[in-house]
Amino acid sequence: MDIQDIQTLIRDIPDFPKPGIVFRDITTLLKHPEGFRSTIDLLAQRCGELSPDYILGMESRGFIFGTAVAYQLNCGFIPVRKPKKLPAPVYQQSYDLEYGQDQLEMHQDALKEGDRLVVVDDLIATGGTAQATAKLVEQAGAILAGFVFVIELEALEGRKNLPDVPISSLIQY
Ligand SMILES: O=P(O)(O)OC[C@H]1O[C@H](OP(=O)(O)OP(=O)(O)O)[C@H](O)[C@@H]1O
Ligand SMILES: Nc1ncnc2[nH]cnc12
Repeated sequence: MDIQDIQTLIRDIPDFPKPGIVFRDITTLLKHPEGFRSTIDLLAQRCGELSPDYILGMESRGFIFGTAVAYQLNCGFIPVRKPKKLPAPVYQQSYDLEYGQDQLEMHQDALKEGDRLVVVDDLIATGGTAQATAKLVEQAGAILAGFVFVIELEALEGRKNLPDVPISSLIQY
């Protein structure tokens, strides 16, 4: 499937989780075998160009795409999680969402200085989640090679909040 076909599998839900937000629902894409496979193939191709040792994915939708990409590229996967889920010492970052506020954590020993990684998530809106993740990577002293998203909400200009590395999205709204 090409990107146009993949886009038809994403469902729009108006006024979720708050009035005025159009929620781009990827569950309808995930349940479509060919659509899901093609999405992972495209993400993996873009990530592979950045030669990562690791894929980083953010809880929870970032885990769905990030782990599949890591498997395909034979990379390790590092989970960035919501608060109080990780058992060993963590780095922490607070951030604002399109519809709220939250915190992200990553194990302090997940990455070492010089490790090269790509961040994968389903969607960039304000960029708050991805920006917080970049700060966690910076805390660890690792090399952030780039970001690859399935969906980008261009009107929110999230990429303006990210460091100066390659940023790629398959589908733009
Ligand atoms: O660019 P931003 O404004 O930060 O928004 C994008 C983030 O919002 C969603 O996650 P959410 O926090 O809703 O969590 P979920 O993956 O557990 O649904 C989405 O999966 C991204 O991670
Ligand atoms: N509009 C949106 N649709 C789906 N996930 C989101 N995460 C942040 N904004 C979103």
